[in-house]
Amino acid sequence: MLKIRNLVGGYTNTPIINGVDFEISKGEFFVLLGPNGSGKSTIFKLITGQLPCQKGEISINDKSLSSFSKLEKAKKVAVLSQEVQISFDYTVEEIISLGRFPHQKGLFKTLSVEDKEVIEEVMEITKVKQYRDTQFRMISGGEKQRVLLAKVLAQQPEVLLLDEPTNHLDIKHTFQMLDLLKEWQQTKGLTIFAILHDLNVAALYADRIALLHKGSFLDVGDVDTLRKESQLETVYEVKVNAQSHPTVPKPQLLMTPNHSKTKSELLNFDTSFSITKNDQFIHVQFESPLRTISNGVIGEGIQWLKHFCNFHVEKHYNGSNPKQDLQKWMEKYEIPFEQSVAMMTAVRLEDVVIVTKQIEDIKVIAVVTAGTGNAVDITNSSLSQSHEKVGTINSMVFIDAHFTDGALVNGFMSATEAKVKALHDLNVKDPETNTMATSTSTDALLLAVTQQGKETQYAGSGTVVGKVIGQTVYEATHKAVQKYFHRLQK
Ligand SMILES: Nc1ncnc2c1ncn2[C@@H]1O[C@H](COP(=O)(O)OP(=O)(O)OP(=O)(O)O)[C@@H](O)[C@H]1O
Repeated sequence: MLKIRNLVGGYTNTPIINGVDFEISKGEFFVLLGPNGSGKSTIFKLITGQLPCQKGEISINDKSLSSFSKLEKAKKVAVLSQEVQISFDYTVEEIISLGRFPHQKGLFKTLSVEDKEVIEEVMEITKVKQYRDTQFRMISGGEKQRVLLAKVLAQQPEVLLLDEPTNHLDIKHTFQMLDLLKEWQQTKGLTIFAILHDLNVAALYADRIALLHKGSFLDVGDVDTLRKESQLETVYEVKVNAQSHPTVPKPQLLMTPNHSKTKSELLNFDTSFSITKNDQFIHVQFESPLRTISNGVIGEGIQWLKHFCNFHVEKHYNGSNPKQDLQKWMEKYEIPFEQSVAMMTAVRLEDVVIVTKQIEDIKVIAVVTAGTGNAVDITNSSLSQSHEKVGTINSMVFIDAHFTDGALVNGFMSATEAKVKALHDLNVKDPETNTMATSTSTDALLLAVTQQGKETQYAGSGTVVGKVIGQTVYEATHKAVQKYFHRLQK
């Protein structure tokens, strides 16, 4: 559709753009990325004709752009650039109507019924109808941006060239504008070439991106190109961490600031937390957030969290929305649930077991409540739904170390293996099958790590840290299950 071959150009004899090649297919959303001064606007101006090309060829459907008449070009290509100057006192509707100019026929160009319909449609979708009779100069920067988008959409182009179209827009209007463009791309086959600054926004909307570095393309590809951290670090000179969006299968980038923790900010593990214990809840609170992995009802996944709670529920608790219940209870006790992991148990909280262990310089604390009324052999195929008994094992494991996310997963496995061993040694059985239990049906586990000291990449059973986790969790689980057995006998 839009083909750029060997584009060379700039402002003087020394070119800024040094031979750029790319092709955008019909209906594709292509985004140009690059740091300040890399040449994005210069490429844009060379394509739109604001700057003459020193070399190269720009064509649409294999026809050179320079061979199009001005009117023909305006029917094919619409441009929304940074440098729009509206000097007259036009109303919003008049500005948008200008977009219909290339489509108007006859000597005295007047708006046809079709023109008016298109203008109404674009005003509707860009949500500017309410300002239709307002002078353009009287509306805000963001509103102006939406009006100018309405104008280029009214042009009904095949190709849309956009230079930072979301400049001036707040988050809501940025997403609204890009959703709208995406919809036109998908329903009307609109081809889009856009300069965007925000890498994360680009990752969510672009079909392909090009990364511009000092006037040349360093890489072109789908949005997963943005997962190449070292490439981004070279271009932007910031530390980048590529992650995945939690609900959309697209990369998202996290930037790490250069400033690191000062010595005074380092946590003294032994004195950095407090534990509140009563009949209703156990609450472990740290001074600073810990890197946490958990399957808690609240605070699931991998996050940085400060509060770790285990709430007592009645034996027959069968809430339809445990998350909501927990939030309610936490609000009551003024524990911020957005910064917490929260689990629930019917086990008596006074039977909690806390075990601390240190091997070499790695310190681990395990806080475990246990009941085995719902003990299950995971290899047993029957799916019993009975939760009538007091029986769940909730484990909180705090570690003074520095784990990668992989080590967190390793540590989660190590803690689970240790729990299974404790159940085995205590001869806990699945009542349905009378075989060895591997867990209870509703166990919860969290691992929270201070992220201090040397980085640990593995925390499995073959490592010292894995062993400390294993031994601490084993001892705490073993004692907690024994306490549960003693209570049953009372
Ligand atoms: N009008 C101009 N005259 C001379 N040089 C210019 C002009 N405009 C830009 N340049 C130079 O061209 C280079 C590329 O600038 P350009 O505006 O294309 O970068 P950009 O990637 O769009 O940057 P930004 O993200 O800051 O908008 C820069 O070194 C800049 O100083």
